[in-house]
Amino acid sequence: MSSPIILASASPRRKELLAQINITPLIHPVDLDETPLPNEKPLAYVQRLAADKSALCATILHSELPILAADTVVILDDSIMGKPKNEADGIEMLTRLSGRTHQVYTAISLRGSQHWQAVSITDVTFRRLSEPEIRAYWQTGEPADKAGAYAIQGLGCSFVKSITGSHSGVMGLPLFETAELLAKQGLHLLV
Ligand SMILES: Cc1cn([C@H]2C[C@H](O)[C@@H](COP(=O)(O)OP(=O)(O)OP(=O)(O)O)O2)c(=O)[nH]c1=O
Repeated sequence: MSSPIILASASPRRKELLAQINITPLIHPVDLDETPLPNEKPLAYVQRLAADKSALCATILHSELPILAADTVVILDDSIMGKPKNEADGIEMLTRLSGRTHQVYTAISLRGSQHWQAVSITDVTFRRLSEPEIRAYWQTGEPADKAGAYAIQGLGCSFVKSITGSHSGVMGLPLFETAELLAKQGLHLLV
């Protein structure tokens, strides 16, 4: 399927994941303020951001094509970890994740003939990480643009003892849920 949809995202992972299901979207990233609202719960936050990204893209483009957007956060003890602001922030995130189980929430929003949404929630358990290891991992550059300061698809996989849920969801676009929403819009992957 060539360009049947617009992907409102700058994430190379989301583009690669769509390629896995044979979709080559048009890419149109949008820039939003990602500050949580006062007392906003993680689930409400991630759904709001995905919906706002597709809505902003629709407002800018006025396109006939369906628009897909997503948002991914790491949740530990009810607190939201987005992308690290700097080295100290990234190191603190990885130190908190060490030896514990966290959740990765990815919300998706598809605006076509209607607005459809879905959320994928995955449990990820990290082994214990040493301080030198965390510092060396930060230096690789991999954590800088990833929620929770790690990439399951990269070197970060060596921290992951177990995962229950969606691997593609942790990477930023849950493909099972994405295929379901695309089918609702009449875009079937096979038949
Ligand atoms: C936990 C985890 C996150 N990530 C990435 C997915 C997302 O790109 C990023 C979370 O940031 P997001 O704000 O969800 O997305 P983004 O800023 O990268 O892209 P856009 O808003 O334009 O769509 O973290 C991984 O690649 N691997 C992982 O293991």
